[in-house]
Formats: sequence, structure tokens, C-alpha cells
Amino acid sequence: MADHDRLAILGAGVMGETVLSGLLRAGWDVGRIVATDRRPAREAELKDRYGVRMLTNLDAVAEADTVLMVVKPQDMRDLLTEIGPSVRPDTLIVSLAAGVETILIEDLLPAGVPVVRVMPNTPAQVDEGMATISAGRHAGDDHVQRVSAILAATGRVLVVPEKYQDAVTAISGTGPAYLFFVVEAMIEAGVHLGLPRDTATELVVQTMLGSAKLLRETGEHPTVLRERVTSPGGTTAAAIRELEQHRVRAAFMGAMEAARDRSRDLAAAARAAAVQDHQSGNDHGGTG
Ligand SMILES: NC(=O)C1=CN([C@@H]2O[C@H](COP(=O)(O)OP(=O)(O)OC[C@H]3O[C@@H](n4cnc5c(N)ncnc54)[C@H](OP(=O)(O)O)[C@@H]3O)[C@@H](O)[C@H]2O)C=CC1
Ligand SMILES: O=C(O)[C@@H]1CCC=N1
Repeated sequence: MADHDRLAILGAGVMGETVLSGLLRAGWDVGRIVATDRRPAREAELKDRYGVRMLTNLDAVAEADTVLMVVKPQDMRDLLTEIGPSVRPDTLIVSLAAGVETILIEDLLPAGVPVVRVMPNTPAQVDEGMATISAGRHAGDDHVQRVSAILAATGRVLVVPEKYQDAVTAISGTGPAYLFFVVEAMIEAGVHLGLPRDTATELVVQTMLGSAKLLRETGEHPTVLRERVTSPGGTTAAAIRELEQHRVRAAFMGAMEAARDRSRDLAAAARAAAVQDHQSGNDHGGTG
């Protein structure tokens, strides 16, 4: 990140705040960041918590070299319609929204504006995020590097072809929710087996953290690590048989397919809205 770069975060909900707080922890000067939200109470909250300047979308875009769009996919079109005409040709536009394709964003912006698509996740709140980046048609290596540097403040970053982003959304974007779901289920099981809730929680959370660290630090395949826990004729084999009988592996595949398909549906809805706008002559003037 060059010293002159100024960042706007449009839509300061869960993920917008995740990026904002991460950059501040990483040492960014709050004076280089502006943010927006459509709820005054939320604007006041972020101003109080971080001292960040909360502006209108148009004023934020006017001040920034890099604009992060962190609204829900369903709100993207309205936001782009609002800011599109004011975006300068050298402003870098970054979307963190599930599903929405760079080509649709480019169509609502002046010709040639660089667009980068990102899929982050919430463990960025503790600097253990996983984010993927894909360049649109007008974004170059320098733009990808700029976005990488922003996201690297809160975790790992991978550059992937855009065609992978729906699958990425299903795996790492949505992934924390599956793991929290497993943690919830294991805690309930511990309570069912008679453990106090706080004891069960401590056991499960540390087991999740330790297992993730073991995977990362040994680089071993998860099957190998699972087999090491599975003593012949023991407790783990009995538990795994139950999971297999309940088709838990297939359920995970189905869940991630559903998330991938939902990401595609969000993209299809954005495409359909664009076609409808073209047909009704309600074009927003983008030439990208
Ligand atoms: N949460 C997650 O784990 C992840 C989210 N994402 C993506 O991040 C994006 C945001 O998600 P998330 O943070 O969860 O959602 P939130 O609803 O928490 O945040 C979006 C915020 O933007 C506000 N907003 C909507 N329209 C505008 C506008 N025109 N101008 C200014 N602010 C606006 C919303 O206000 P209001 O509340 O009134 O709608 C809300 O406060 C989504 O596109 C999602 O796909 C990606 C990866 C992970
Ligand atoms: O649930 C969602 O749509 C967002 C995108 C990935 C994680 N949360």
C-alpha cells in the first residue's frame, strides 16, 4: 500500500467492520479510511468505536483511491447506480459480495474502471482470515497487489480465477458457519453426556483450535491425523461409524453444493436485473 492510498468502505456491517478494524490493528492511520452505512445509528457506533469518518457514499468515493463495496449482493446494483457516474477512471473498485460478477459491476461503471472481486471470511476479526481475489477485465497486477496488501493485514490471501469464486464462497466464505455449527453440536453432545456447559465449551473450542493447528503445522492429510486418533476397537471407530451411518460426509457435500448454488443464484438475479434495466430503457449509463 502506497502512502497516498486512501480507502472507502461502503456498507459498514459485519464484514465492513471486520476489514476496518483489521486495518487499524495492522497500523493503518484511521485518517486514510472513510466509511459509509445507511443507518445513522450504525454510523454513530463506528465513529465512536474507531474514530473513523462516516460520509455519504458519493463523498466517500470522491475521497478514495480504493473503494470496498461491502453491502449485501441484493443491494449492490442500487449502490453502483448511485456511485457509478462519480467513479474516476483510476479508482479501484473492490467487491466483497457473494455471487456478483465483476463483469456486471464493470457494466455499471465508466469504461475501463478496474474492478477486483474478493471473498473474505470472518476469522479476519482475529487476523486468521482467508480471502480470495480475482481481477476483472480492467484490473492489472498492481490492482491485485493493492487488494492483496489490504487483505493480508487480516490473514491469508489467494489469487484465484473468478470462475472459482462461487465454490470458494461455499468453502471458506461460508465455512466458519459450518465449523461453528459442529462446535455447537459437540457442546450440546457434551451437555447430553452430563458435562457442565462451560466445561464442554472449553473442551470443544480447544479441541477445534488444536486440531486446526495440528493440520497446519504438520501439513499431514486429515485422514492420516484421524487414523492416528482411531485406536483399533476403540471409541473413535465407534463414533465414526455413527457419523458415516448418518451420512455426515454426504451432508457436508450437499451443504456446500447448496451454498455454491446460492452464490450462482445471486449472480443470476443480478444478471436478470441488468437485462430488465436494459429492456426497460432504464440504463444507468455505465460503459464499462
Ligand atoms: N458476513 C460474512 O461472513 C461475509 C460476508 N460477505 C459479503 O459481504 C457483504 C456484506 O455482508 P455482511 O457484512 O454480512 O452484511 P451486513 O448486512 O452486516 O452489512 C452490510 C451493511 O451495508 C449497509 N448498506 C446497504 N446498502 C447500503 C448503501 N447503499 N450505502 C451504505 N450502506 C449500505 C447495510 O445496511 P442495512 O442493515 O440497512 O441493510 C449494512 O449495514 C455481502 O455482500 C456478503 O456477501 C462475504 C464473505 C463473508
Ligand atoms: O451468507 C452469506 O451470503 C455470506 C457470504 C459468505 C458468508 N456469508
